[in-house]
Amino acid sequence: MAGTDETIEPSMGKRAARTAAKELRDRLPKARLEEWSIMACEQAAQWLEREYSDCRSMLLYVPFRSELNLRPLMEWGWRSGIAVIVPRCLPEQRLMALYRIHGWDELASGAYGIMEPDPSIAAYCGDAYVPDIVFVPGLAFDRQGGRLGYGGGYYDRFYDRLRDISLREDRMMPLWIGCGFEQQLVAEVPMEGHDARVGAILTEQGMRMTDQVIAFDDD
Ligand SMILES: Nc1nc2c(c(=O)[nH]1)N(C=O)[C@@H](CNc1ccc(C(=O)N[C@@H](CCC(=O)O)C(=O)O)cc1)CN2
Ligand SMILES: Nc1ncnc2c1ncn2[C@@H]1O[C@H](COP(=O)(O)OP(=O)(O)OP(=O)(O)O)[C@@H](O)[C@H]1O
Repeated sequence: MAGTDETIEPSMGKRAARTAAKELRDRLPKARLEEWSIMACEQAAQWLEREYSDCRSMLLYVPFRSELNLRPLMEWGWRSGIAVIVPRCLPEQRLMALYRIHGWDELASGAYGIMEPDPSIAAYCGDAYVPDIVFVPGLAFDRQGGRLGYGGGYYDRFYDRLRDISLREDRMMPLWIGCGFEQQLVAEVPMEGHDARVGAILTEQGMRMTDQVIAFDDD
């Protein structure tokens, strides 16, 4: 990001980093975002077909503001028979409940104005459900798997829950994939002890594995 003031440094507090990341995001060329989102979704679908053909379920966020739009990947999931799982925010507890959806008509406006599964229509997955893959939203990411979110701690808490279930049931943790535009990749985002790192990053340029090893002893 040479020539701009909106750099993100690990020494910054998260609050300052979020402000800078929002300024960076607001400079994204709006006219290109749909095209880049489609490219990213095509890349993700190709990667899944090639590298993870036994993937049975994926958790995807419904985009808000100028997030990378995963809707084309959801539609690909429906066509391919992969279960499309979408979270619903429980803001009082800052937790997410998971639902399987089969079409757009199962979504309704929810917390923060984000579209989320309508609990009267969509199928609740239960609180011990572990998807094979989780696509994670964020304001900024770094190549070491660092992620800066909106500050609700939703995905960090969700990660801890999945880790507990995975340990208990002796199964693999899902691959944790950060999603954003290439311009949201920065040198290093500030991280705290509770922050979960992503194992891969999806942008319009494709999927990149990060240096992060998803391990059970990383707390
Ligand atoms: N598409 C999508 N869904 C998601 C997330 C996300 O980042 N993207 N979240 C990821 O965790 C959770 C929602 N988290 C959110 C947390 C804060 C705000 C928000 O509007 N914050 C205010 C600032 C509030 C404050 O500073 O007190 C803002 O950004 O203006 C929105 C969503 C769950 N669902
Ligand atoms: N695993 C966790 N268990 C309990 N509290 C947590 C956990 N992770 C984060 N928190 C709390 O949630 C708040 C926000 O955390 P953080 O700044 O890391 O959010 P974020 O990763 O940016 O948000 P999000 O995941 O919602 O996008 C902090 O007060 C933090 O202490």
